[in-house]
Amino acid sequence: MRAALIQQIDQKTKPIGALGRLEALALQLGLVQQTQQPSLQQPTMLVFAADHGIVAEGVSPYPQAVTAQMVLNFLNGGAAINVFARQHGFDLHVVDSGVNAMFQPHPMLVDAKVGMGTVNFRHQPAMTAAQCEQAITRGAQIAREAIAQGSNVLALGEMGIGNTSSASCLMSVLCDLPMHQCVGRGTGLSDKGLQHKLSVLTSALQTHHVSAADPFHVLSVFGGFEIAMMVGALLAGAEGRCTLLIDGFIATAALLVAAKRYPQVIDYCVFAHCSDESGHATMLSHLNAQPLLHLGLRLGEGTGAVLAYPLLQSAVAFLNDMASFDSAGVSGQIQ
Ligand SMILES: O=C(O)c1ccc[n+]([C@@H]2O[C@H](COP(=O)([O-])O)[C@@H](O)[C@H]2O)c1
Ligand SMILES: Cc1cc2nc[nH]c2cc1C
Repeated sequence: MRAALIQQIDQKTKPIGALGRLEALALQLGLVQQTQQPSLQQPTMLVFAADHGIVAEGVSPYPQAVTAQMVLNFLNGGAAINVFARQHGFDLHVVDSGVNAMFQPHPMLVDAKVGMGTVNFRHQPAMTAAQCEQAITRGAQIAREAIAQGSNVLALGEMGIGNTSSASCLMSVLCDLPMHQCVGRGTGLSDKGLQHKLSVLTSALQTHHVSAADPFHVLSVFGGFEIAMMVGALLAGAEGRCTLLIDGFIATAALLVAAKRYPQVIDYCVFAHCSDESGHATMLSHLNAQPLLHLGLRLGEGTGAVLAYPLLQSAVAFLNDMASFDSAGVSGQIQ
């Protein structure tokens, strides 16, 4: 299939390689779907939301209540992800993975609550092994439901005040990097706030005995519920031969966990963008990933993933619809 796709791309009416990164993207989409005529069906955005006990240490400039408030904003259609999902024709589902509030049933809301937020991981593991397994399993189930509804493009987003702290700890252990290379300003910490976050996370890292060899244990220690659910969704999405659109720092940290256990998952991932969260660029290079966009985004919610979608549409369109040298009667390369 790889050879056939490369030949197909090289026979399009353009100098060899002239469509640059779009060519690699077309090749990847063909390989994921195992066809020379890939198509993008019912793109789906799953936004996983959860709260984090670590916020009690003052690691975020926003209060925990914002997580639940933003879930309501998603359900009302007013958040950035709602706007971009509508623009690009995504089905949007909001998953309560473990927000510290109760919600009324809503057509867009998936109730997958594992708890009312994780435990503060400065002193204790964020979740139990059973909670971690429950979250991974439920995330996988939610992805399978989207696939059963006809989606072959899954984009994962998240919302959770404090979750850059979880993601930084996962990165430090799984990429074997010192905490100062993994920590960032999140939603906008000051210099002083950043120093405090670094000292809290450094101390948390020293408290727990974790090893990169057991990524699901690392996940249970540093959380959170939305990250664990994304791990399950990524693995089930790859199993279902979906193209996985990876968003920013937290979504990529979920992939770090999944890929440590099942490296093949990376073949299904399109890295939508490089976030402004310091650490994301390093995390991406650890995965050998080349992000499509550099827009200085640091919002999360899956916004970067949805914004990159038109590039996937263009990759599929040129592969399927562009003329070949033969069909168009254009002369190929002479030397
Ligand atoms: O996606 C990113 O790269 C990203 C970078 C910084 C912040 N965020 C979002 O901000 C929240 C976490 O930030 P914080 O400072 O509360 O840890 C969470 O809701 C994320 O969706 C997201
Ligand atoms: C307002 C707000 C919106 C968000 N969306 C994702 N993370 C967020 C964090 C805040 C603070």
